[in-house]
Amino acid sequence: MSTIALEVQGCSRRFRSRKGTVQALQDVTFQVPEGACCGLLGPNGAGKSTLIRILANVLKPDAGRISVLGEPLRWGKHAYKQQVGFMLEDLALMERLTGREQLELAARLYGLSPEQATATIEALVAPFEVATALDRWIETYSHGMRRQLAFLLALLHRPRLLVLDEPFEAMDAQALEAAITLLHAHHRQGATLLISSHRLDKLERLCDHLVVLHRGRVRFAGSLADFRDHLPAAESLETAYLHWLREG
Ligand SMILES: Nc1ncnc2c1ncn2[C@@H]1O[C@H](COP(=O)(O)OP(=O)(O)OP(=O)(O)O)[C@@H](O)[C@H]1O
Repeated sequence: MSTIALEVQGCSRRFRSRKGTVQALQDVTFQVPEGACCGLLGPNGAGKSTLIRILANVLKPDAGRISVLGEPLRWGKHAYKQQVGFMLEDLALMERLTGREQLELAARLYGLSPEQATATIEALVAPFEVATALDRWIETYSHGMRRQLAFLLALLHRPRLLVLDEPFEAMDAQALEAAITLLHAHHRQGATLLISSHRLDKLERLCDHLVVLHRGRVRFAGSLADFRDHLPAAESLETAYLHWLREG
């Protein structure tokens, strides 16, 4: 019997503003098996970032139960922090640190020794352009470099569960290939991945499971093979997804 790395049950979240109420998530239920690489898809505004912020415990759901690596998620508690890595929409980088200082600080928080930290950082950053700027303040980084750094911060401690919100956004071609190689390797080592992205060509190379959100609701959750079975004629995930959206 396979274990479940991530279980979301009946999760809902609404936002209120002066202009009215938005139901960002409505009764969202799905599971991600341990060792899966799961793509999180959905049109703009579908609720992907809201869901990921809830999983990261930075946003409280109105309702629902979530279990992460077998532990119930409790608001404000981070029992599984060492085992999970997040890249959120809000990168929350420390502008007046250098990239290296930020990576070293994270490594210390995750319990890596200074020697482990140095070796891990050198190896991780090498294929990325941000390697050339590691000793500059983060506030001087380009948009793409900031995203590279945030991506590497999520992976630094080799988490058992890695959750990434739009990791490929603003990455150049070289960084994209390096990121995919790293994610493949991490997945092969047994990690579970949940990746939200509009880059379906990239997700197709990585994922074996999919969760599709639409207007806050789960419209599909299961294996990539099952998703494709609905649309056997489609050549790519992108074509299958577009067909599937059109067919409602
Ligand atoms: N703080 C907020 N206040 C009000 N509405 C919000 C807030 N955060 C998100 N929303 C709304 O919740 C809905 C879901 O937003 P969310 O950012 O989760 O979507 P998404 O799937 O990540 O979209 P995208 O692909 O465009 O990034 C949207 O209608 C959005 O406008």
